[in-house]
Amino acid sequence: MFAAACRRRSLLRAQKRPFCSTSTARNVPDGSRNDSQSSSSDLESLPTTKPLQRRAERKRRQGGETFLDHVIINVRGGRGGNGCVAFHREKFKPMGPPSGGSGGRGGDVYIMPTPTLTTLSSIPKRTRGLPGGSGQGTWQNGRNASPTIIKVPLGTVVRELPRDDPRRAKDEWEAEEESLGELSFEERRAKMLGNRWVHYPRYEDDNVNRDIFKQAEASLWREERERRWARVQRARNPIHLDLSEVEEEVPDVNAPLALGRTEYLGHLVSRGGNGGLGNPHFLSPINRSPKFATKGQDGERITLELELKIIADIGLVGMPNAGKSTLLRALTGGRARTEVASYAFTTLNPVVGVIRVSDDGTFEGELQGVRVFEETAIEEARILEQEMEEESEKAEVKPSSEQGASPTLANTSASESAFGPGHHFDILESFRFTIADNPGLISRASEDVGLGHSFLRSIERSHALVYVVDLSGPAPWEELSILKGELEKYLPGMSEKARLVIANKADLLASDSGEQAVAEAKEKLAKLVHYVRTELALGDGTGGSAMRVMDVVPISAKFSQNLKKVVGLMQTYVVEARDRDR
Ligand SMILES: Nc1nc2c(ncn2[C@@H]2O[C@H](COP(=O)(O)OP(=O)(O)OP(=O)(O)O)[C@@H](O)[C@H]2O)c(=O)[nH]1
Ligand SMILES: [Mg+2]
Repeated sequence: MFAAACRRRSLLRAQKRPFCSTSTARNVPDGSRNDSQSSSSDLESLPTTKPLQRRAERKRRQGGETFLDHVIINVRGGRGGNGCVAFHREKFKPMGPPSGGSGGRGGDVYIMPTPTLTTLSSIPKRTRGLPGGSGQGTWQNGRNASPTIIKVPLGTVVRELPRDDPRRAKDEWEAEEESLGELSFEERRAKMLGNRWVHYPRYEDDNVNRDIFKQAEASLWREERERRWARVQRARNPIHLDLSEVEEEVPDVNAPLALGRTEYLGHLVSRGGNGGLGNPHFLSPINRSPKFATKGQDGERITLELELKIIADIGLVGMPNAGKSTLLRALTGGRARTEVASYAFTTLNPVVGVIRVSDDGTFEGELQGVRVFEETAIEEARILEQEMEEESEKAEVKPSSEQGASPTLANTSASESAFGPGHHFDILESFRFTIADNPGLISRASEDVGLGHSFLRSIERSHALVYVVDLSGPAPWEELSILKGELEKYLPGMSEKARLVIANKADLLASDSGEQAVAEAKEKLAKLVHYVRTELALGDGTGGSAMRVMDVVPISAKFSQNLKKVVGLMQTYVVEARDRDR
């Protein structure tokens, strides 16, 4: 019931969302493509009427800041609770012993991978462990704070920033030093003592001049120096975690029976501070009435760099509106949930899809029968329409009869019934690889224009790259030169990973089947091939002088034409790349 209601709601949302007709679909991309080629600032002028488009515009204006596959976070363990200065009071016992409790430990901070998250955007920039409880009279110790767990998506790499990195936050001693600023020696000492000691009311001046306090102070400094040294030592082994798998604690088989199981918390990144000591800790034969206690220690402060690995075998690189998302949807039979629409920057984050191929080169998307991969919103609206039609038909016939099921079965094509989407392909699958659909790359993207170069990292991590260009545009070869230039500017040598040029939207050229149109299309394709052969010849990947020519394949992603050849070529690149890695 609930699922059905949710589905209906999402479909209604789809219906409300405005979508453009095929004619606008043609007009907008061309304009925006030319804009993006000439100058990204012209893109500001794009009409921003649709919610998705508005979101894309907003995101683009932020210069890729919100695309979170990389964040730097500051983590601080919880502060320990303060110790207490108190004396036991009882009837007929006016001078009782010191009875101040110690403070509780501050909370530790852990980091744990979880499969429920897919982006780093929900990770707080600052995390602070919970503070420990302060000690109280009659020997009541403060409670230890519970730990804090930072949940990160699977595939996150966690690195601690080294001490010399300017992005690192100051540790507790550096922060204290900064707060003391230009104070005189006496003022500094007074402030530092105030940060570390708790005194019995009105006894502060008396305490600081007593030898017994000076001894306690010296031992506290010693202990603090050791802690500081240990921290420097630990920084030589900075935290480096690769959280690619779901983790859970494996219970120790040799553990005694009936031992309570502790919950798995993940990896400890920052320890909470120890609690302060209550005044009974300073009781000695020469000091029967210690009137001071220590404050809780600060938690460990650490700066972590989190990076989400989006490693795909193949990365699609193209201008906005070239049809990258449509291609991924066609290759996965619509399973890859990536948005398709006729305006620039529809795709805001890389989306990874899995391509499953059988022995004879058939890929999963092909088995969905002839299907047109149009804009997502149009598709959603169409499904809604179909559903509404079905519902009205059902209402006309009889809702409970079993006959309702047979017409649906009869309508399904033979190929669909034999290999429905999903697990039916498991029997045939012999090879699988992943493709990342990336946001559109525009000129000066490497200078953080457009969606910035945040997603160029994902392109960098793909084993092989595939250019997608719009063949219906006036000069697809210009797109190629911009794409190559941007990749090189971002990381010299990155364009060497490109293996294939996909000339998409080939259907638009020969749609009217006029002889002249077909001749023009052929000429344009020949020109593109010539450009690729002459300008984009690559090294053979071994650093030798041998040259490798890139393949050029004309396709129509929307109408699933010539995709088998593309999948076959991609498969060979992936096999080569994997062999090389091995
Ligand atoms: N006629 C035709 N239209 C296509 C084809 N492939 C994509 N389109 C259309 O081109 C427009 C843009 O497609 P997308 O797949 O969103 O393009 P994209 O490269 O992912 O765009 P960004 O995400 O903005 O970078 C949509 O209106 C598609 O329907 C094709 O082969 N033929
Ligand atoms: Mg896209």
